[in-house]
Amino acid sequence: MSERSNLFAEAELFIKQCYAELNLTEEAVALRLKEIAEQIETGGTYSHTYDELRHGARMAWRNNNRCIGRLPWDSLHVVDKRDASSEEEIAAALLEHLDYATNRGRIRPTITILRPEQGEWPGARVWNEQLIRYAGYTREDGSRIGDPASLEFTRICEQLGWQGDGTDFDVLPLVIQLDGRAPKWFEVPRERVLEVDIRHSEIAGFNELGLKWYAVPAVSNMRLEIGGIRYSGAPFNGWYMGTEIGARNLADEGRYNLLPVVADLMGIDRSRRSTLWQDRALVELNVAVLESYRAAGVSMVDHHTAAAQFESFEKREREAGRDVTGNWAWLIPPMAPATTHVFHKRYDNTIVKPNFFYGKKPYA
Ligand code: HEM
Ligand SMILES: N/C(=N/c1cccc(CO[C@@H]2CCNC2)c1)c1cccs1
Repeated sequence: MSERSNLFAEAELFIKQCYAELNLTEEAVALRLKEIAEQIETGGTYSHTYDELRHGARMAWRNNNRCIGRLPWDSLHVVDKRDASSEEEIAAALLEHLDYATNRGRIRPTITILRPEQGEWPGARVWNEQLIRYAGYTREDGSRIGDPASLEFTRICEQLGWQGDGTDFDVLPLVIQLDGRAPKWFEVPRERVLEVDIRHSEIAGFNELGLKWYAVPAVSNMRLEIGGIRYSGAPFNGWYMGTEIGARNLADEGRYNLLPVVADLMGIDRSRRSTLWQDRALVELNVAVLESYRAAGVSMVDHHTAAAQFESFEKREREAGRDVTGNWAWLIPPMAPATTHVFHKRYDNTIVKPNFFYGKKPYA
């Protein structure tokens, strides 16, 4: 199949499903497909209407097998920034996205869609993995500062001229690349980054650890594909599930590695694995995360509630006559997975489009 006929085939599949879900008529489908065929014929591609873009982005969320948070898929706020034509304009749009999504803690799931790829033209890319992330450094003596997951990207930012303060919680700059040109970096003003101090009311010494995390998880390194159009710049945010922070970001040995620290504060014997000191520290760290976000009025879901909501999503999809696809290994939470219904059932991991995909890293 030629690239153009393949593109039309993808477009046809999308338009038929999208228009059916929006209760549009067969005539509307036929008319739109004729228009798209002409656009592809003359220009090699086609462009989505706003309604197609909005519903396509919502379908992509609904289709992602790894996401446990899909119940509110139909309320995703979609911002069309396909006409942003400079790195500065895109940086401003991303900061606007953060402000709108943050909403003083009552987080609003949002996606900002930038110019798509067009044939060989790469479109707009955000080099960050997430709009907000902490920098990572290694000192000369090999000891670590900040988030080790950010070591490579922090070095890229420094090569581009950015300079961090060298703390455990430096917010990385936005790095934006347009049409394959050299990337440009932009500082994220700290006043636009809502953060939560992580505190525990009962463990002496815990609050003095000075732990915190940011409110809004916004993934910026995935490609949104709708009807054959590849939006390689389409940052999207939701709210956190507590375990992402408490059981991974702050807990993993290769991240902030805090389980030994918390266990020691709790006075738990760490000389034997069988004291389950890691498990006991894990629970208290996750309680601290959930309680801190709740006290701060910042949206967050615990993994039990998230699983229950996912079960509602499965039920609603069945009632809508759609099959739910899922990736079991990703859908089970990293803490107490067997306490959720997800653990005890199987999921069909078929990839359905529209969807989100990982592209190759724009650097490396
Ligand atoms: C509203 C609250 C949301 C919650 C609590 C949530 C929860 C999660 C969690 C826990 C993961 C696994 C992440 C990991 O283990 O690293 C995930 C994956 C994912 N979510 Fe959601 N999500 C939410 C909203 C969204 C939205 C708004 C989108 C897109 C519009 C989205 C798209 C995805 C995608 C594409 C993945 C897979 C990422 C990958 O492959 O690395 N989610 N979600
Ligand atoms: N809560 C979230 N968690 C994530 C969702 C998708 C991806 C990620 C980060 O994924 C990294 C790559 C694989 N694990 C860490 C985190 C959301 C981010 C954006 C919308 S909801």
